[in-house]
Amino acid sequence: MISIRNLSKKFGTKEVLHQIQLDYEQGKVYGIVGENGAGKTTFFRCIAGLEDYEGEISSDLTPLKNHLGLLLTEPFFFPKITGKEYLQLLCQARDVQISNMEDKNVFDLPLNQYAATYSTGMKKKLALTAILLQGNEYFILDEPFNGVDIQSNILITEIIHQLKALNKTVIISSHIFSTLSDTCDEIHVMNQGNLIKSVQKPDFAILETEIKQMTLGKKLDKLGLT
Ligand SMILES: Nc1ncnc2c1ncn2[C@@H]1O[C@H](COP(=O)(O)OP(=O)(O)OP(=O)(O)O)[C@@H](O)[C@H]1O
Repeated sequence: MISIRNLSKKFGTKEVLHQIQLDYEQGKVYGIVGENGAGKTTFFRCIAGLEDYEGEISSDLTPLKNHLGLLLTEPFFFPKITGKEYLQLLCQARDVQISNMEDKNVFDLPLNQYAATYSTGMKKKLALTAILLQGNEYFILDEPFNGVDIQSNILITEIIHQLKALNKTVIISSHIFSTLSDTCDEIHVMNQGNLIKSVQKPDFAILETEIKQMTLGKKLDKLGLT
């Protein structure tokens, strides 16, 4: 369980997260949707301890950051570190021994190549592999499906199902609704730093329709396409 109470975050004078209250339970997959700039990544960075914030974030397993794998939208890699070395480094950080890294290379990445020279999708898959090998209990995946090929999308969906079966907690952001409805038990809607809605699986179709209506509205009329 991760409990979030009165979480607020400011950059300078600008408040980007406002009084967020949320419980993430073990063995559940949670989604978060919201427009660009709504605050999703900042929210994730606060949970992962990468930002300071007001309020409280607590977890059953402490310290939270030692049990949490965060997949960033655009993972960063130092130059001159191969994919294999990156995986080894992250595993060592958690005292996890992996004897044959090649066997764990589910995304068939070129592990002897420098990670910084990987394509966008390959970087994401390497970062995801690393947090999976670490054996984390909590996973935050910021747009995991974006920029990776169809085969990997299918694999990532299956990995999320398996993490749930293993009683892990998974939190995912995505701008593609179907990826969330395929994987999540509950979806939260973030709007300008506020969590405005929490929707359970049976009501996902209603939420999708609402989002479509909110998004499209009369916006297409503005273009005056003929
Ligand atoms: N380091 C920073 N300094 C100042 N403002 C920031 C910083 N990081 C994010 N912001 C601002 O915080 C707000 C929320 O940004 P955030 O990246 O969390 O949104 P998001 O919901 O993840 O967006 P997207 O869907 O585009 O990834 C935005 O207005 C952004 O400009």
